[in-house]
Amino acid sequence: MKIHLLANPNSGDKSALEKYEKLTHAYPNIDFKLYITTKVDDEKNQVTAILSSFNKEEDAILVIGGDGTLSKVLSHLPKDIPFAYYPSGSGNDFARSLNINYIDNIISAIKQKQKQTINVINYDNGIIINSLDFGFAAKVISFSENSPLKTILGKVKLGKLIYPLYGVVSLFCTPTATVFLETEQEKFTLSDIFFLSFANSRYFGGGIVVWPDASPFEPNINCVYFKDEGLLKNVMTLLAVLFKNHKNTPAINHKIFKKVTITSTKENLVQVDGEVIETNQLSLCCEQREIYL
Ligand SMILES: Nc1ncnc2c1ncn2[C@@H]1O[C@H](COP(=O)(O)OP(=O)(O)OP(=O)(O)O)[C@@H](O)[C@H]1O
Repeated sequence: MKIHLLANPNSGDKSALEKYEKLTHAYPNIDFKLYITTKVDDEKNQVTAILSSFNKEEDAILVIGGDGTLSKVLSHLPKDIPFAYYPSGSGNDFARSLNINYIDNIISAIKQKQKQTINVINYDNGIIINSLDFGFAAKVISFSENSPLKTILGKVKLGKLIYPLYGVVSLFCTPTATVFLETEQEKFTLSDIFFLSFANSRYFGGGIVVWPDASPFEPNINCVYFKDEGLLKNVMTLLAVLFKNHKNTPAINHKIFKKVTITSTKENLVQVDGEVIETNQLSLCCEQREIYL
């Protein structure tokens, strides 16, 4: 058996290669082949390299990186190939949603070919493993991604602090969004939106709960949103999110979709698993994948 190990050395506290070294010492009998991403968006090249020598019956793929690395790997990995994942990012929300904590458990699942079916979200540019967000969360991620502070805090294992820091800043400068949603059953408009998230996992932003019942084991796109109601009310509603009080807060709306198209008259800032894009049209649907767990 060979484990093709794809590592992003730049994720979070930059510990992916150290984790690889530890694995090779702990499991001398496993044939690890290392693929290192060397620049932004290199996941596609590394997945192509893996697939060129991948034996579907014998081999396994293990990804070590943050949420952004995994979502980009899955965007290029064929649906029918299972994967294993060990986090080394700043937020690690996907690992938190699935309780992925110990590398030994993952290696054991790979050895025993023990797989579970999970749901991710397929969208126009690839795969979402946690959430796609408009409004407040997109603004926070946009600030964080462009900030040298992320690297500095990541090095001292405080990478998660970047989100509350820019959360406060974003309270004062998040533009509202108006979007049109179309599902198989209904069409409706969400106007003056401050917070709008489409999630298949429970967490985003380094452990903040998007929706308490969201789980990758359910084939659902959880749509969570609230309107812009001024600074004070926005802070109160965000605190309700922070303290997991979603269901008792009337301002917070929740809907479940299997498939949804989102359009808007102007381009909006959108965050997808920690990466920021600008768009005015998106189509989302649930997709199943197999993970060694
Ligand atoms: N060697 C590299 N140098 C710089 N960027 C890289 C490198 N390899 C991959 N990337 C890019 O890094 C981004 C993913 O980072 P990742 O999400 O894994 O880390 P993180 O942001 O610290 O973690 P998290 O998403 O869990 O908060 C992707 O855009 C990916 O293409």
